[in-house]
Amino acid sequence: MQSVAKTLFPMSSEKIFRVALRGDGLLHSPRWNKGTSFTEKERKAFVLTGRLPSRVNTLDEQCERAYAQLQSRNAPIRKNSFLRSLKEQNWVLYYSLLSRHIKELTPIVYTPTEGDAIANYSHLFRRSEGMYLTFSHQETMEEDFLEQTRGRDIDLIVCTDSEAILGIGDQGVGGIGITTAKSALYTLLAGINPFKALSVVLDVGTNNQGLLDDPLYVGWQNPRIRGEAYDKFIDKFVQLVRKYHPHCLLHFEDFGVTNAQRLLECYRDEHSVFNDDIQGTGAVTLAALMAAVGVTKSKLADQRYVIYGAGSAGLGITRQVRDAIMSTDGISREDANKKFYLMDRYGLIKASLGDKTRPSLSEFVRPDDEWEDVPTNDKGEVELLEVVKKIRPTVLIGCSTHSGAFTENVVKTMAAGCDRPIIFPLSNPSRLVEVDPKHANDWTKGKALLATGSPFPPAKMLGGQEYVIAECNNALIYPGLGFGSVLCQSRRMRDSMIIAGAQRLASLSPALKDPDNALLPDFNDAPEVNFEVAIAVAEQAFDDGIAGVSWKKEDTREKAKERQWQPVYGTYEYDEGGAQ
Ligand SMILES: NC(=O)C1=CN([C@@H]2O[C@H](COP(=O)(O)OP(=O)(O)OC[C@H]3O[C@@H](n4cnc5c(N)ncnc54)[C@H](O)[C@@H]3O)[C@@H](O)[C@H]2O)C=CC1
Ligand SMILES: CC(=O)C(=O)O
Ligand SMILES: [Mg+2]
Repeated sequence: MQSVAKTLFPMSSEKIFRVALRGDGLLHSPRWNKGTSFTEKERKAFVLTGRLPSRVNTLDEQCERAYAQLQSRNAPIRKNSFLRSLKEQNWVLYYSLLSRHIKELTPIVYTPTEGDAIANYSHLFRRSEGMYLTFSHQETMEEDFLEQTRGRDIDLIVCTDSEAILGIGDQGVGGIGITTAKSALYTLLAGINPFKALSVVLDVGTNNQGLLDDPLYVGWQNPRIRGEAYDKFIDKFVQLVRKYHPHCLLHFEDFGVTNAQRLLECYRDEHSVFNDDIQGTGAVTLAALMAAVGVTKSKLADQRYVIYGAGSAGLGITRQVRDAIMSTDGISREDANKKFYLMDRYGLIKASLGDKTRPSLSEFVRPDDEWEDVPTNDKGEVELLEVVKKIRPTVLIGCSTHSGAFTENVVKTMAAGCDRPIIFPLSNPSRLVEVDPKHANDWTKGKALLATGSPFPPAKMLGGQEYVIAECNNALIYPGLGFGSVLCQSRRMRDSMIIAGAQRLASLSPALKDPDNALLPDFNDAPEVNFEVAIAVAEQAFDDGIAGVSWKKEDTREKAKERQWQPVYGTYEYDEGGAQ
């Protein structure tokens, strides 16, 4: 994969840009600023000579300096704020630095550290980034939207209403941080032009009492709006997106469980919309499972699945895997549904729970008579250990935010029932993981096939060799899914495109060559992996007849390379009518 990386990120660009900004205006524009890398000629043309120290640096030198400055900060959250401020100053330098240290710095700008930054958003606040659309100001929504998008050809909008940020719940206006992080990864890992991307927080209030009581909270200090008023507000925003940017991908992130699936269903036939927690997580987990069943030399249809946490991610995974079982193993929907045992805060989801379960789970509700002989807790719920004892799952997936839910007893009981238990504790950030993968590895004597949502260090196998824990995070696939659909202008994100992306990702699993290797590619390879996913997605859109471009399917790879934004400096010429 190394050679592909070089093609993706060449160190210099011959591109010439006509730029209308000069002096401080240019130095304060993160899009155009080069800092000490402006050449002598550019310094004269753009009245920068007295505004910069005389030495001209290369991008390599700038990266070296920025990296050293970053290393002088010990705490991840301080590194996070340093990088945020670098992004506000100079996009090329920021993305170039990240692309040289992907595995080290992604956890700083994304999960887990971004979770802490979001939780402390109002206290760490220095400068706004992205678009804030507030329920109480909805009469100016169109103006506010146009103010930041006029003259911009937007490819991608990432939005959140902040109700279920990572695993840390309702974060009010701080949720803007997940949209900027997800958007940054689109650029870093798939080459989406940051000028063509927009991050939006839909501030509909918050039910987080800490934020409602905090005098420094910078969002709308009002309980969360629900019902018709909420739907109208969201719809007003979606219709603006459709009106002004009909080709762009609208990515929904970290919406609450009662809205996520509903909004996806509501808009997916009208526009290219994508819910990452449902579809991105479903796709990356499907890819990891395909790799795992490759190791155990079995089929997806042969497994018994326990999904612990039946929210957006849990249901997204269940549906994605169910659909794959139906299409690859030729099994009916009804029979495929029976392979899944979903659990939530009320224990196993079974018929007698009635209204406690959401209607969207109805296909997966277990019949009561199946569980008549099984002990329940004092609330009448069937707990995880009992489910594991009865059905002897081969796959256990956690997306519950319930830290430590996969206890030693649960894991050992599961391991007693199958040769290679497949255990994916996917909750983020790291502290919420259902089981530390090191423990799951030890308790199963190295037999477990593991993947987590945030990065974890390798575990030791019985023979003493390292077992690399796959990072089953949607960031390994969503940037490619999005870039693929933007590239071919599909105007819809079809299930077939997502499955094509998941299959491509699964085909890149290191475990295919060596069963003791990680189930998913290393995160250092995330740019190349997402590139491959994007190609698969765009090619599938051609096959489905929904690609909206004039070039041919055979040209997809070449067009993708041309389209990718690269973190390298071009050459600037001053032009009054140029870009700003
Ligand atoms: N690895 C990855 O790529 C991804 C990981 N996630 C993680 O998965 C977790 C859930 O995310 P979403 O599904 O988006 O949230 P969500 O809020 O839609 O779903 C969480 C579900 O877990 C249930 N739950 C809460 N406490 C529980 C308990 N003690 N026992 C069983 N179930 C419980 C909730 O009732 C809810 O149904 C989060 O930690 C999130 O960070 C989410 C998306 C992607
Ligand atoms: C990764 C992600 O989307 C989440 O944890 O919500
Ligand atoms: Mg998410």
